[in-house]
Amino acid sequence: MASTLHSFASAADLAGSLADKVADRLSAAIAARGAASIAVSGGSTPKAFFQALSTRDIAWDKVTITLVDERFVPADNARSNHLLVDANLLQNKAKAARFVPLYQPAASVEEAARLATEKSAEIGIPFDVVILGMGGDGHTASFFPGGSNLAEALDASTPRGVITMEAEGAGEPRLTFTFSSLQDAALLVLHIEGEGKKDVLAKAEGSGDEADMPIRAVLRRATSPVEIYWAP
Ligand SMILES: O=C(O)[C@H](O)[C@@H](O)[C@H](O)[C@H](O)COP(=O)(O)O
Repeated sequence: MASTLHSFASAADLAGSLADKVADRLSAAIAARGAASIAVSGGSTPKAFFQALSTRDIAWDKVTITLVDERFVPADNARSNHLLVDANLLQNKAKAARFVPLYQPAASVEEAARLATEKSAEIGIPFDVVILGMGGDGHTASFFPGGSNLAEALDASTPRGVITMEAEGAGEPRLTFTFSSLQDAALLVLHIEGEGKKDVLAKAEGSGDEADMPIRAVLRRATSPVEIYWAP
């Protein structure tokens, strides 16, 4: 599907504009069916956007927030994406939103993925908003090059849900929604910042295998248009 690049003079300008766009989309979903869902990424890039979105005046009590992926660590671990969302997005007006974590204590990461699939089954079919990030290796969500379940994760026929992923660049075992769960969001956003990430995007937009740069699956096969938000 096509992608559109939205470039901004600063990260602050991007954060405000993306927060407005997402708030409008969530409000439209609430107006249409009384509820809205958003799946966000972790990492370092989204903080300013989360903080801006948390102040937007929408019916947050009708919004369900979850993560596109999570490290298999408890919410009090510094590596937790839940902790990042708690500290930056579930604040201010957005405190009223419902949050569905991917991590929960379980005998194994596989069991945690099964539980997360169960708990998220009633949201995101499709998601109203998905915010993806991208690593320097071209991963997105936890679709890492060389990942243990990368083929399953990227296969459009894999049922919606959360699966596990282990990879050299991933650190802890990961829990990640599948490509099929994320690629048809009403608003599908790739949020990246810095010249380096722009170079990575340019390489990803070129020829090459999806397995080498998994963001290519989103850029090439997502059924929703990809809105790329970039600032220096
Ligand atoms: O759990 C994660 O790490 C994210 O979901 C991941 O996919 C992230 O979006 C990229 O790694 C970019 O991370 P930065 O924003 O820190 O560059």
